[in-house]
Amino acid sequence: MTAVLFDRIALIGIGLIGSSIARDIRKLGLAKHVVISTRSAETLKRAEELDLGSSYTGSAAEAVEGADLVVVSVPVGASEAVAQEIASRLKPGAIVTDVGSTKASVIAQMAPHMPDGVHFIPGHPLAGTEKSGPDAGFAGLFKGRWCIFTPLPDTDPEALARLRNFWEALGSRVDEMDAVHHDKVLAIVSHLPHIIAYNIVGTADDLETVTESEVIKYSASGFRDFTRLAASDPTMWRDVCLHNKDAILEMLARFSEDLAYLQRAIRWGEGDKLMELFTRTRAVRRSIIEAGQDVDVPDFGRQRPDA
Ligand SMILES: NC(=O)C1=CN([C@@H]2O[C@H](COP(=O)(O)OP(=O)(O)OC[C@H]3O[C@@H](n4cnc5c(N)ncnc54)[C@H](O)[C@@H]3O)[C@@H](O)[C@H]2O)C=CC1
Ligand SMILES: O=C(O)C(=O)Cc1ccc(O)cc1
Repeated sequence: MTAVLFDRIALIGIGLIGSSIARDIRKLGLAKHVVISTRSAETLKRAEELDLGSSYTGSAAEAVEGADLVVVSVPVGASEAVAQEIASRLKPGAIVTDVGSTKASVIAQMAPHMPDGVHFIPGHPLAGTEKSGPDAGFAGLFKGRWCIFTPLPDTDPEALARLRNFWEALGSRVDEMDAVHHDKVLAIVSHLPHIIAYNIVGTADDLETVTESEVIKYSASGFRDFTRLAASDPTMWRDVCLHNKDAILEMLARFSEDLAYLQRAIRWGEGDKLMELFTRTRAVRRSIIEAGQDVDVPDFGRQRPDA
């Protein structure tokens, strides 16, 4: 068992990510007391049934009282409301972090509300599945996955080291970068793939003759992979799109340009151009596998190592 890292941890939001963190804390004994808070009474009740924490409250403000670490795991669009609610009740010296998929917007929403003496360190674990809610989480989700911190310039190194220890105890590898850079990188590696998936599945659904039955009946693995991403939580992804607007639009513009190139090569029968692209992209996949980054999310999710 790993040592206790924080006496009291408050988890605000207990969906896929919050509940996975809760399961790891419990399994590894990382805290003496874990207080769980979430907006919906139904989700809070479910968290209690799953025995994810030590105590439960519908009030985020009440939850953070006396907490040494506060982890906010809510859709990014709810960040400011949570920051506003907890601000006056935070313990001096407490570390406040989040797990949001976009970072510049979360900082803009939360940082202005953080009192002096509280260490606000934005974070983003690059791990998840298309599922949501407290039942979808599992211990071990973060093992071998990156967690990116986007610390503000005046962040206390000691607080940063404590948070790094926490994520490393969960099995993550921690990296640091600035929030704008994070948002650009994530726009291409995560946000665009989800948007493309929502779009292709939406297009197929609009083709009525196909949707009669054939989309389901003949869905080959390529399309099925897209439907997994396109089944991701609508609220979460609406918020990601609205809160990483500039970087997503920039990447979408590049994507559309490259798609037009591909379209033209197909129209004019330019097989050499297709071969060049398809060969180059195969090498990208090989590099990912060689770097040990080919964690198979769907199977990993289904197997639920702690089930
Ligand atoms: N799902 C994924 O694969 C990943 C998600 N993230 C980020 O983690 C955060 C949480 O995502 P999930 O756990 O997947 O979502 P989820 O939908 O499973 O859980 C969200 C939780 O937030 C609570 N909540 C919603 N609105 C709220 C509000 N206004 N005030 C307080 N609580 C509220 C819900 O009751 C629920 O407990 C999001 O910011 C998302 O961008 C980060 C990495 C991976
Ligand atoms: O399910 C998948 O394939 C994911 O990509 C999960 C995911 C979703 C959002 C994030 O910010 C990080 C990871």
